[in-house]
Amino acid sequence: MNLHQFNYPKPFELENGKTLEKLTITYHTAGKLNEQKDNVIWVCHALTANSDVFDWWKGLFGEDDLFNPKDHFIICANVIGSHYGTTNPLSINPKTNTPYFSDFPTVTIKDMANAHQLLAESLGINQIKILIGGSLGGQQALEFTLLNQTKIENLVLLATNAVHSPWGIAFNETQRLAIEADESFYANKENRGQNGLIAARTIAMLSYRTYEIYEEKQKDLNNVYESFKASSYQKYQGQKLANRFNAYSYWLLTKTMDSQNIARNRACLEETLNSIKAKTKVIAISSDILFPAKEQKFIADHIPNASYHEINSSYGHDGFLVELDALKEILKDLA
Ligand SMILES: CC(=O)SCCNC(=O)CCNC(=O)[C@H](O)C(C)(C)COP(=O)(O)OP(=O)(O)OC[C@H]1O[C@@H](n2cnc3c(N)ncnc32)[C@H](O)[C@@H]1OP(=O)(O)O
Ligand SMILES: N[C@@H](CCO)C(=O)O
Repeated sequence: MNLHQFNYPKPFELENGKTLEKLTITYHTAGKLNEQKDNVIWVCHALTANSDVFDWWKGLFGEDDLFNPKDHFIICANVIGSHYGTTNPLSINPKTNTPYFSDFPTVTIKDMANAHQLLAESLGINQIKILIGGSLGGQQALEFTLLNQTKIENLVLLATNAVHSPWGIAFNETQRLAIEADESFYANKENRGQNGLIAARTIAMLSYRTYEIYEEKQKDLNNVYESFKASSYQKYQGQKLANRFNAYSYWLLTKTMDSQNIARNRACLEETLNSIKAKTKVIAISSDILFPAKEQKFIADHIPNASYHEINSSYGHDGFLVELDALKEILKDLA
């Protein structure tokens, strides 16, 4: 994919009334916009991914995959607040000439969608053939659709919700407490809060996976009484995230997820979903404990032109990233 940056020339106003003096959006594209401008696939990424969708969703997106650059103009933009190039807590605050760190303003899913709408306009895109996203990406895709500024033909929502649940908020708060318990986080310096971030990711893993998948992959032999596989796995996954992400972005983005409620300043949830015109596929992972299937069923029940699909998988929430055969089967008619 090709890497690009878009610099918005004006201050960017956030939902809470604050502004970002400068907004840079990092994004990847593959393929070309056709003459009719009707071949756009726009991907909204999840919590810690980047905009290179060929890297983290291969098998679904790639040169020879179902969604490929021969047939489509594929775009994925990094979200505000993320570690991967869009304006974020490590960016320089023009008012102080130092990085924002903990002073970065609260960002909502709607802010992310508004920013990506500006990018779409700058690229001359006013129609999207497929808008797709899972988890935090699905939350953005819903908000992007509800902005009603770009025509969305097909909307694909995976393992997501219309309003974040008390259970989901509790998981995220617990992770933020882990970060805050690392005193270095308050130093407001690069690479601080890393131990807290490691702990936060290990907590998150418990919400992304299931008892069954740990049984299948991390069970020890009978003669083991220490150095457990599951312990080593938790430490490995925590460190793996800390090697590629920062605690300030992670803390912020979990707050963004928590604030998701499409009914905020709109009618009720049901009416808001009912206003969506796009042909919609809502996909659930049967074993998802973080965004349970009933949340996706609710969305599908209230979007008029929606179908509901449940993937039978023991993988848990992250199944939306790995159950590729099942996803291809559900999505093949869109390609
Ligand atoms: C710059 C970037 O990389 S950004 C993009 C990357 N990240 C994203 O896009 C976010 C979305 N992706 C994800 O969350 C994940 O990658 C997923 C859900 C798709 C897959 O998760 P994974 O961690 O790859 O899979 P899984 O849970 O099976 O773990 C496998 C890893 O754990 C290691 N592992 C497995 N068991 C153990 C154990 N007992 N002890 C130590 N390590 C272990 C494996 O060696 C493997 O290591 P590797 O990732 O270095 O190859
Ligand atoms: N595991 C994925 C999805 C979380 O919803 C991520 O880290 O982005």
